[in-house]
Amino acid sequence: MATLQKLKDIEDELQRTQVNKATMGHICRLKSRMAKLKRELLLESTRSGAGGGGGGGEGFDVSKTGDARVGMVGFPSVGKSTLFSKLTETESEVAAYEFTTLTAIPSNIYYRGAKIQLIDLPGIIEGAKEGRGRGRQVIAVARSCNLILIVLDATKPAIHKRIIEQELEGFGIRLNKRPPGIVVRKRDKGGISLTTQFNAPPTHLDAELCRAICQEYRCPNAEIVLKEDATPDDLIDVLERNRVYVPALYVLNKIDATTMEELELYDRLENYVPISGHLGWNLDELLEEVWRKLNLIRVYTKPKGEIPDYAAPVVLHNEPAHCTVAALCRRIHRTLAQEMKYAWVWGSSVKFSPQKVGPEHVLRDEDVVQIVKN
Ligand SMILES: Nc1nc2c(ncn2[C@@H]2O[C@H](COP(=O)(O)OP(=O)(O)OP(=O)(O)O)[C@@H](O)[C@H]2O)c(=O)[nH]1
Ligand SMILES: [K+]
Ligand SMILES: [Mg+2]
Repeated sequence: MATLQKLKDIEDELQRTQVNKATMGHICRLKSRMAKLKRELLLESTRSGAGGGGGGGEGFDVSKTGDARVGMVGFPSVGKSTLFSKLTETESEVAAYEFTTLTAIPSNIYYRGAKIQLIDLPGIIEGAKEGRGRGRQVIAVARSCNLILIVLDATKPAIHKRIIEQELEGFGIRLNKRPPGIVVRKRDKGGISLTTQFNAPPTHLDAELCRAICQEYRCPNAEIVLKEDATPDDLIDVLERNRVYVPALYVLNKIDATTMEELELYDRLENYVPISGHLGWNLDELLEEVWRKLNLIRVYTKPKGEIPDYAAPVVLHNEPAHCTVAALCRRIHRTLAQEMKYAWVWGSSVKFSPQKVGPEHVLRDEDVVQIVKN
């Protein structure tokens, strides 16, 4: 575990280093080195398919099915399997002792015509990303999800939330964040230049700090463009390139076993859904929030002269590249996009219903589409 020791040494040095203008360059270099070591750890664990250090066993082999994938991450015995068994047709073993669930268990939620894959996972503990328990395998599955449910036990200390977040972040997962607005254009000469595209001087980065960080990435020449007031950590994320940006919901379970006063503390927090998996409390709201966070749209196809099948929507991700008419065609059949002449669309994405549109037209939730072929 040489990598782990190096990581620990740098963490200690960072702790000792005072933060001021004179030390910022050094701090940025240390942070870059930490990011690199964490990447090596990640590689070690995926290569061995397992825990590298502790844990052991195979990586979880779960194939992706359905329109989106949702994973449940949390400490042991917070009630993941109880909730999983309530939401899906699959029973996952529930027990009062920790580490009841030992592997990844997939099943489906059918919601608003979409098929959503839900994965029950073993509990993780602090140090999971360094190989304790099945942590790395769990986090590797979490990386592949369209949404992570961070399941918390309302009767346990609130600090658990932060520990789980740190485990996921240490593995390159960024929760409820967009990729930083930074463009790095590598070039052959000219050193590091920094320009900004927002109307204020940058407060976290300057050319000097960018140079220090880029040096760690063996990138002496680059044009860096800041589209927002980004931090050194943001720049490191961009240079690391292996970050995944995943939405997350904090599912506060076992609210049946806590007091109203305690619950009120959570009421104002963003992305929190209080539930009782055991008693089935508030699961409707949880599903609604899952749907909202997944950011999916339903599109109904309509054969000529027939009514659309409202029970069987095509579900698309609501991102510009994934919800066009062309993207819809590709989902229906491999060659349909080439064969399409134009499409008729009914619904909120068009001014007139129906309206004739081309392949680049962006669809909205509950649109009806009729594809006209050549
Ligand atoms: N009071 C209360 N207890 C619950 C609730 N949900 C689960 N439990 C209990 O919590 C214990 C652990 O539940 P599990 O569903 O096995 O928890 P888990 O997170 O899957 O646990 P591991 O697989 O071991 O990580 C069991 O005794 C459950 O009956 C709940 O909403 N309220
Ligand atoms: K358990
Ligand atoms: Mg379980």
